[in-house]
Parts: sequence; C-alpha cells; structure tokens
Amino acid sequence: MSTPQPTPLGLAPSFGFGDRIGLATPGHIAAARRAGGGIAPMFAQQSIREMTRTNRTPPGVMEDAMNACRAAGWSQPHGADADHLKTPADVSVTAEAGFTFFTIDPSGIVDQQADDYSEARVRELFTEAAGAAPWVNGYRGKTVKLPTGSTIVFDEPALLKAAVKYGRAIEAAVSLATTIRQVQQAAGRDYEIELSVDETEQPTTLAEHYIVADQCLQSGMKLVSLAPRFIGELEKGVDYIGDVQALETSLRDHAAIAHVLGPYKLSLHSGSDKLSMYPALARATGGMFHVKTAGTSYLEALRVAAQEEPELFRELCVFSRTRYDADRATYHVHATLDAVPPPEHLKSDLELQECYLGRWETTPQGDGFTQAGRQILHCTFGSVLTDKRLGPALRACLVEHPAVYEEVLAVHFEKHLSALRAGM
Ligand SMILES: O=C(O)[C@@H](O)[C@@H](O)[C@H](O)C(=O)CO
Repeated sequence: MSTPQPTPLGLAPSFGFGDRIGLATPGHIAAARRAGGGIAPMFAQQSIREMTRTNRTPPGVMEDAMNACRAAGWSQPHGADADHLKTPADVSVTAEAGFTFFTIDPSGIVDQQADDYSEARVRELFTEAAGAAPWVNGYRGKTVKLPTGSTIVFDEPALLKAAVKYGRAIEAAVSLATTIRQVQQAAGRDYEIELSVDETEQPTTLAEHYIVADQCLQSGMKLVSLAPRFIGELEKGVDYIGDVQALETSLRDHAAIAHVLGPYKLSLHSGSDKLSMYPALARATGGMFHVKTAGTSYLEALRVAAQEEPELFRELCVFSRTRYDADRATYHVHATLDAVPPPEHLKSDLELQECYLGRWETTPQGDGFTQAGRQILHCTFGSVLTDKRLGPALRACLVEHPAVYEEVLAVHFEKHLSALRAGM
C-alpha cells in the first residue's frame, strides 16, 4: 500500500515526532511499529522557530518526512504539524507545503506579567484591554462545576486578569484561525487547529483555559487540541519536574473543561522525555491527548555521534557551550554552564556521553537524565546544524550510520509510546 498524504487526525490520541535534521523519520516509524499502534503519529512537525534556526523550509521538512515514509512503506494515517504559527505568512508557507495540523501560538501577545500585577494595576490596564475582551460581562458572576467536582468561579479579579492577560491574544488567535480556514477552503484542503498557550511563565488557570477555549470555539475555530501551561516545570530536554499526583489532579480538571466545551485534546508541548507524567496524561484525558516532541530526536542524533565518532561529539559539546547563553533565550530551561563539567575535564568518552546526554534509566519513567548537559545540547541545535563544519559533519555521521540512528530512536520512542499506553 502507498503512503497517504498527511491528514487531520481528529480526536485520536496522537504523538508528534519533531525532526530538526530531516533524518529521524525512519527511527520514528520503527518506534511506532514496535509500539503497536493506537497512537497516531505526526512525522512532519516543525515550528517556524525551528526552521528559522536550522535554515529549513516547510516543503523541505515535508519532503524529508514523506520520503522516509514512502521508503519504509508507511501506509497508516499520519498528521503534519505546522508548529508555533504567529502570522498569516507562517500559515501560507506551511499550508502550501501540505501541513494539516496548524498550531496557533499567540504567546507573544499574551501579557506575561499579568500574573504579577496588583488588582489595582489590573483594573488600570483593563480600561485599555476591555475593547479586546467584550466577553467579560458574559462570564461575570458565573460559576462552572466540572465533572471532577472542581468549580470555576468567574469572579471580578479572575475576569479582569484574564482580559488583560489573554484579551488581545484571543483576538489574534481567532484572526489567524480565520486565515487558516480561508486558505484551506480556497485550496479544498481539510485541516485542524491547535491553540498553544503553554509558553507562559505561570500555569494556565482553569478560568483562563475555559475563557480562551470558549471564545475560540464560539468564533468557529476548528479546535482539535489545546496546550495550556500545566503546573510544574516542563523544561526542554528533561523529564517532568514537579508533583505528578498533583499534576494528574490538575490534568483531570483541564481535561474536564476540554470535554465540556469541546471535546478537544489536551496537548503536551516540550513532551520530550517527560515519561514520568505520560501515564497521568493518558489517564486524565481518557486518551484524548497530543504529545509534541522534537529536541529529544536531536539529542539522540548526538548520541550516534558520541557512540560512532566520539571526537566529533566532544567538539559538539565544546561548541554548544559557547552558544548556550544566547540560544537558550526562547526556551524554558534552568541549566547553567557551570552545572556540568566542561568536556576537557571529562577525559573518558563514555563519561562525556553520560554527563551531556545522560544514561537512560532501566524503567520507562527514566529520571536519570543529566539535566544540565541535555539542556545545553538541546537549545543549541540551530547553532550546531547551521555551523559550516559541524552541521555537515553531524549529518555525515548520521548518513554513515543510519541503522544506528534508527535503532536509538526506535528504542527511545518505544519507551515514550509505551509510557503513554500504560495510561490508556
Ligand atoms: O523547539 C521548538 O520550537 C518546537 O519543537 C517546540 O517548541 C515544540 O512546540 C514542542 O513543544 C516540542 O517539544
């Protein structure tokens, strides 16, 4: 059977295999096959931010994924995620390339300081924000009792803060969704939308989630998935940091909102390596989840270099340290350079690999990653891949050892998918 074009996956449990280099899809397919189905894959997934950093294009990302799918004889439904879209131009180039899952990211317009303002300051700012939030009166004094037993109270402070924090962001998201609808309808192509508000400093409250989703749905947005900022720390390249039991309780409340208003899926961004929370996510959502990963496939590419060309890996670690403080700017990470020994202090190649990539614990909920080393390598992917010597050298290493890259990815992502299935 031939490989189908990407298609909307609807409410099926789904998993995004972001590939920043363009050589990871064979390993992603191997993992999906070993895990035994039940979770629909998105092999083509890149954000505009990633493609800018790696000098790749939407058509190139799509071509790399589709070529690998055809070569592997992939014949099942699969999606394609145009990730973190902010402008109509982002929509045009990704829609034209055949993406079908459009992730709208209004985080640049969200007032990130809103959670720190005093009530007086919020009232002051609301006078300017009110125009973008005509919906405030519609919620005033309302309460919503969720099937979980939690109650959302739309009191004045919550409403005014939501208006200040998300008013303009909701407007921008609705506008971009309209562009997506117009572009796809004109081309006669189906599509689905995710709204990503995960990249905020503070967790998304239940009231904020309810208002943002309700307003987007009332606008006619084809919302299939929403990514709130969950409680705890969901940092790049490392496992979940926080109380997983408390997280599961919170996930149940967010999932209840998605069920009452939608239904739509809850989406986990920065999903790489968060295996300790995967069963909770699957349980709390009743399987109505999307998990998005990308950095971990890049880190596993570095693992191939560590195993097959240790001198190259050592050079990549040294170079990445010089770029980390600049490249970390748009990512949620805590690592600092002094948190991990410089490579010159780690004479053994194995010690260097374990220190910068971590050892996989024996259990799927591996928590033995070396957090700082992984975050330094994770955030500097763009600098490495566009470096005139190191980028081609890493690609050449992967091209020379395709079976090794495929196997490390298959093992790595089978554990990811098995941890999700443990909660289904
Ligand atoms: O790094 C990026 O720009 C994206 O891959 C991520 O932000 C993506 O949305 C994600 O959460 C994958 O971990």
